[in-house]
Amino acid sequence: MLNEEEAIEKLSTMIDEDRLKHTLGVRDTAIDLAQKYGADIDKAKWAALLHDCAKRLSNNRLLQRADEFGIVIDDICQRVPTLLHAPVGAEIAKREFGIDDKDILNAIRFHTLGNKNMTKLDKVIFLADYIEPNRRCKAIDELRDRVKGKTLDEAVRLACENTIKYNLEQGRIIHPQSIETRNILI
Ligand SMILES: Nc1ncnc2c1ncn2[C@@H]1O[C@H](COP(=O)(O)OP(=O)(O)O)[C@@H](O)[C@H]1O
Repeated sequence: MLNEEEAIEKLSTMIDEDRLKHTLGVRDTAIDLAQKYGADIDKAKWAALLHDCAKRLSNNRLLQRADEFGIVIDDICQRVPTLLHAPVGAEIAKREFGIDDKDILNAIRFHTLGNKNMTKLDKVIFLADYIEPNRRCKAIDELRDRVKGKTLDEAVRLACENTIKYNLEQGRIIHPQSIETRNILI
């Protein structure tokens, strides 16, 4: 397995500068949230560092790699292949970064859509991806305030609802898994 510095070095050849900045923001936020809510700090750090490692791959390449890795490509992911950057990223973390911890790999796998059985670590990464400080827009700035003092489940639900609302407003397809994630948190 690579050390953190080596992993960041390798990552910088796979994603652009802005994405790397976002990734380091997610790492720092995930470490804080793991401390606050009692998740494994080292696992949070690694899941955060690698969560977007497949983000630069084109739609075609994501579909190809998902197929190669035996990932089930449902109808929605077929239409919105960018969603595959999460499960494909988990496989790349395993195969190219030597991560074999299932908790870390699952947190990467579920960071965009969540699921009905999220662990504390999954939730920390899901939330950190949404609220890390380099993401600047009104809805996220407001959400950062709203999640203060909330339980982890409430905070994740709010982040999930914001993502669903945003995609609705943009006239995009909504993956039902994010609705399931949201419903289970009510
Ligand atoms: N629930 C969803 N249903 C459909 N598309 C989604 C959903 N959530 C996110 N997306 C889309 O998938 C892409 C990646 O989402 P995300 O991982 O949140 O990206 P980023 O972290 O770069 O903002 C975006 O284009 C987003 O609009």
